[in-house]
Parts: sequence; C-alpha cells; structure tokens
Amino acid sequence: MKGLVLWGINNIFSVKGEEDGRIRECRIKGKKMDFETRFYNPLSAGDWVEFEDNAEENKGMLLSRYDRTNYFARWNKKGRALQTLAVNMETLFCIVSPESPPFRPRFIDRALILAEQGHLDVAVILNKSDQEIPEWVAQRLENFKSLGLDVRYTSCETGEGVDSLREEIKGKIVGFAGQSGVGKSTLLNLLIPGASQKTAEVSEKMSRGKHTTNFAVMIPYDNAPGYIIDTPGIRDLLLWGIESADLSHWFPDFNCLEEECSFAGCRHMHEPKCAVKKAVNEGIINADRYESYMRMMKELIENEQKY
Ligand SMILES: Nc1nc2c(ncn2[C@@H]2O[C@H](COP(=O)(O)OP(=O)(O)OP(=O)(O)O)[C@@H](O)[C@H]2O)c(=O)[nH]1
Ligand SMILES: [Zn+2]
Repeated sequence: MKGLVLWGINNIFSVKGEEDGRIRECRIKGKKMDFETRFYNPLSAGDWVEFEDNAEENKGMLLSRYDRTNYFARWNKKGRALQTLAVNMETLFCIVSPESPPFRPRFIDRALILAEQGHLDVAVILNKSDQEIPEWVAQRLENFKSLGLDVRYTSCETGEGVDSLREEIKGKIVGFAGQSGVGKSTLLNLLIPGASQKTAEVSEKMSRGKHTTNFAVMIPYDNAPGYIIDTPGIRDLLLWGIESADLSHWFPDFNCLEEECSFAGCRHMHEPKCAVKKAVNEGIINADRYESYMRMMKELIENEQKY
C-alpha cells in the first residue's frame, strides 16, 4: 500500500494510507531499506512509501520509498551525515524576524544554497512586520529581492499578510522553517488553528516525554487537502557536498564577476585584484552577504583540513 510519512523519530514512522486515510506506526522491514545510506535519517516528513499492514492493528512495515521531488537537508555534525528535515514541498518558507530575535540573513544565505541543492522553491517570510525594521535589515531584504528571492511580510499582531498567505498555501504541501522565537508557532496557529498543539502532542508522544521537537511534523489543513510541514526550530544550517573552491558558484551575485578576477580560480578571499572584493568595497555586493560567504568559506576549509 502507498502512504505518506507524517512524522518519524528513531526509525518509527507514522504513515497515513493514501486510500483509507488510516495512520499506522511503521517500522522498517529488515535492517536496511534500499534507501540512500548517506542520509542520517532514512525517511522524513513528506515522504511517500510502500508499506504493508502488520497483524497488530495500526502497525505496519515499511517496504520502500518513492523518489523525492525535492528535499531540504543539512549536514548533521554529530551524525556526520546528511539530515533531511522535510521533503516533497511546493515551497519552503523561511521565517525570520526583523529585530527580536535579531534578523539572521546568514540563515537565509545558507537556506538558499541548501534549497537549491534540494531542488526546492524557497520564499522568505519576515514575520513581526509590526516591529520597526532597521535600515540594514531593509537593505539586506532588498538585496535578496534583487537576487530574485520572494520576500513577504506578516504580522501575527496586526494580521498583515496572514490571510493572503493562508489563501495561497491552502491545499498545498509547504514547509515552514525558522529559528526559535521568530513566531513560527504563532503564525502556524493563525493559519491552522491548533497547529502548535498538534506538534506538541506528536512530540510528546514520539519522544516519550522528552519535550524535544527535533523532527518535522505534517499538520493537515482544516477544510482542504494538503499539509504544512512544521520543521523543528533550526539553530544552524551546515552546508554539505560543496568544496570550498566551488562555494562562489552558489552565489550568483559573485559568480557573474568571477571572470574579472585576475586570479584564475579566485576564492575571493585574500587574492589580489579580486573583482568580488572590489564590488564589495564599491557597495555593489552587500558587505554582510560577503561576510556570510567568508564564514561559510572558513567552515568548509576547516572541514576539508579535518577529514
Ligand atoms: N510583535 C510581534 N510579536 C510576535 C509576532 N508573532 C509572534 N510574536 C511573539 O513572539 C514570541 C515568540 O513566538 P513563538 O510563536 O513562540 O515563536 P517560535 O518561532 O515558534 O519559537 P519557538 O516556540 O521557540 O520555536 C511570542 O511572544 C509571540 O507572541 C508578531 O508578528 N509580532
Ligand atoms: Zn575574486
């Protein structure tokens, strides 16, 4: 039978049968499935699977996984493997806030790269738009827009942007990601009443009282098909599968200048006559975005030296 993975932890997955709509607690048959072994978690919220029922009611065995249309994955340092946060979404919404907690554009820079690697459409939601938007935040947002990124504004206080967002995503499968405190739960509750209650219940049940929501949960809409995938409060997004020498290829605003760098294979760090650094000095490339690039670069170089 075909089913949809709604959530899962420690290799126990809640799967909703496509035909009968019943949810079963499923385990993986045998030790390993033929899933990609490079992943930290074999399945994630949003995966379509084949499963069979057990004799025991509401229990099942997972047999195989269908191909994913896209995925949002990051490097898991502890597990030293790719960790999939959510898959098969129409759009991944990255939620940020302007001031409290502080705007984190470097989170967006990383999310953009990870989304592109996972063939994922991404949009940014600046929540708490009722708060004052500092000038540098406005500039960075404009910069993102000029790179083609879809940026919207919502406020759970005034209701700005909430109804239109609800209309837009209704009936679709979309993902929500953000750092703790940006108002993700509040926004989800406005979009789907009782949403955060659902996540809390699932977390409580699956993690057996540990109170840690460290896995994504699919929340169904009230009167429409589709789900919002609520990913856990993400602290960091570590890159994967990118060599330091290739990092600038993931920065289209840098990449287009590369030919003008005097050094072939310029990494735009300390090389002389670098067109990217010149553009930063002239204010053509956003200085904070360059700083973001440099941090990723250092991280990648450190890792290359380690392994
Ligand atoms: N001013 C303002 N405050 C908001 C808005 N949305 C949420 N908040 C407040 O921000 C705080 C954090 O909101 P949460 O919804 O708990 O944030 P979260 O992102 O889910 O964070 P975690 O629960 O830690 O994962 C709460 O005090 C909310 O009332 C908003 O649009 N404007
Ligand atoms: Zn350069």
